Amino acid sequence: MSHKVLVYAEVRNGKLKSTSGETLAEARKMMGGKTENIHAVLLGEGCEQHAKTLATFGASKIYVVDAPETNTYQGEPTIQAIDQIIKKNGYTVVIGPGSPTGRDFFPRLAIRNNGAMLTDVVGFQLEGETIVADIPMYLGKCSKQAVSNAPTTFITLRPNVRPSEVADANAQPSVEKFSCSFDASKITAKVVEVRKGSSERPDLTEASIIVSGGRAIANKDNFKILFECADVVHGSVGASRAAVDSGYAPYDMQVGQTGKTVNPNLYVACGISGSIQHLSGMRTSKCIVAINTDADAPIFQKADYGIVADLFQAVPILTREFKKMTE
Ligand SMILES: Cc1cc2nc3c(=O)[nH]c(=O)nc-3n(C[C@H](O)[C@H](O)[C@H](O)COP(=O)(O)OP(=O)(O)OC[C@H]3O[C@@H](n4cnc5c(N)ncnc54)[C@H](O)[C@@H]3O)c2cc1C
Repeated sequence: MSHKVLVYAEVRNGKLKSTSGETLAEARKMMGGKTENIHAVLLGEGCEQHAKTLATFGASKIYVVDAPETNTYQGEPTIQAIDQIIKKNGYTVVIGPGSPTGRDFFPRLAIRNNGAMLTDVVGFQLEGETIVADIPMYLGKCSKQAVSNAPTTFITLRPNVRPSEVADANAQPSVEKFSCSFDASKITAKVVEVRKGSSERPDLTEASIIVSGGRAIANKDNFKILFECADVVHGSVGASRAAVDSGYAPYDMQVGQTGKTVNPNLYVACGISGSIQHLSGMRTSKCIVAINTDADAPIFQKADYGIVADLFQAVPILTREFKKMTE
């Protein structure tokens, strides 16, 4: 038996989420670089516009479910649509993002298919036909390997732990329009509204530059200097759990094991010591800059550039330099 893979490509507010490239890259790695048995599914009216991008990421066929029932995320219609595609085409592996959406519907989809569910996975590969997934445990201090030989395995890949890579920039999409028959009697819950967070800044999980503050920020108002710095470069602002627990920043800014996992091009850690729980949420950042008064702070072992300084002096200088670069 050789595996047949279906990737759920998440679209939100008409935009393709970056997790689509990540999940397709990991699927390609599992399939030894071969793409003929890697397909993807897009849901919602007008979603076909993203087919070309998915093709470049290595999806050799893209199902387009252009149905109004799936415009905003709705659990049951999403499950019904993907379930019908799986059953009609015999997929053995179904992969999606470990985003709030993926975490919501993948387990239910797995149950409906009597499949195995591997959640919060950071990587997976094949040993023979067996799927072997790496799953972090004990706050990232160690990881376990979970194996599945089930006829259908469902996997949610943690966002931002692996880069998305273009497989073929010139790939042309092969699109199959898929018409679903929705069973309205099973749709017992409906999402009526999705409220965006108050911030106009990019979502932390999608931001390419993040300036984060820790306990050393000392109060809510002092976060202002981080916002000023991030705004110059259209970045976002994150926080350590100590800063969140102290009430300096809201929980949706928390980076780390029990917060968000981020993967920006630049992560500036200001007054953050570098605990294992914080590092597990940002260690894949392409470039890490740490500002800390303590030259022995653990964050410096992970940082590409370290600045031993008071953040209240260093951050305004950084902001000024960013301004010069963008003027
Ligand atoms: C189950 C569990 C889950 C957790 N999940 C998370 C998580 O998701 N995210 C997370 O961040 N933490 C998490 N933690 C907490 C984590 O263990 C640390 O306590 C936390 O990350 C520390 O935050 P901090 O670095 O801001 O504070 P501290 O460790 O107190 O570090 C403050 C740093 O600021 C420096 N400093 C002081 N003054 C200045 C100044 N003026 N300028 C520059 N530097 C200065 C100090 O030298 C120090 O290094 C978790 C813990 C547990 C037990």
